Amino acid sequence: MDLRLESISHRYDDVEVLRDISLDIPAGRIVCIVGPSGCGKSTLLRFIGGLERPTEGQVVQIGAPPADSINPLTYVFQDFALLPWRSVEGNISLILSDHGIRGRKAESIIADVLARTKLSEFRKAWPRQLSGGMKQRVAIARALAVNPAVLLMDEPLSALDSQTRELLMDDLIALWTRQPFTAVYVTHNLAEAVRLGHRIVVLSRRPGAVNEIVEIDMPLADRDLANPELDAKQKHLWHLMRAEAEAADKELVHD
Ligand SMILES: Nc1ncnc2c1ncn2[C@@H]1O[C@H](COP(=O)(O)OP(=O)(O)OP(=O)(O)O)[C@@H](O)[C@H]1O
Repeated sequence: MDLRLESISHRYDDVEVLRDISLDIPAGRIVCIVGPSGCGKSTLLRFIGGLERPTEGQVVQIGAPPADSINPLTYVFQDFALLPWRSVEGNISLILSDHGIRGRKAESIIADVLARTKLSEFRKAWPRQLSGGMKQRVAIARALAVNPAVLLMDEPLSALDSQTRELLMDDLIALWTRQPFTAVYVTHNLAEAVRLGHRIVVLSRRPGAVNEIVEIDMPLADRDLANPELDAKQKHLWHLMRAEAEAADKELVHD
């Protein structure tokens, strides 16, 4: 299933947040959205997930989600959002049982997503026993369990230290390489965008409008840290963002 954003504009009362955003999100690709603080990235993600509706424009689904998709548009949040009183498998089984999936079928889904996220041996662990990186792996496993058509990831690595972020990025790349998924990935971090994004959408400061769309054709598995091509892409993104970020910074100070 592809998604198409058609001329999305939005205002909250007298604050114009987004202006005329049109964008294609093709199946099997990771689309990153970057832009200065407050430019409307999370708002756009909420529109894509159907949690809110824009003042103008629409999000169109093209094609059907996978037949066995339990929740076609599934979020992964920065703060993991795990239930502390349920074990790793309990966090995943809850979502499945909410959708009427129990017993053997649930067992096999849980075993599959835990293996894909390298969590099989942590199945019985409690969230409090896990590091931040492991918690986010559980949140990703839980999102994969519902076989989403599109993963909606809002700054999923921002709460983690830089080494853990690197490890999680490697894991996301391995996960995607084994079985490509579709994702919209909101981030402040340009290094993450060039490692993970097939398409990087640079928004201007509020009202967020598409400033430029940067495509990166290099296979995810080849994108190592020291790659000069990625470095050049990252510098280009920073060049686009710098003036906007400075202006946004001043706006917030004077708000
Ligand atoms: N429910 C709401 N009601 C009113 N204003 C809102 C609401 N949600 C967001 N805003 C405003 O809309 C603007 C965009 O917010 P949003 O969180 O989408 O930006 P963002 O780019 O994700 O920011 P950040 O990078 O800091 O997370 C901000 O000025 C914010 O204060």
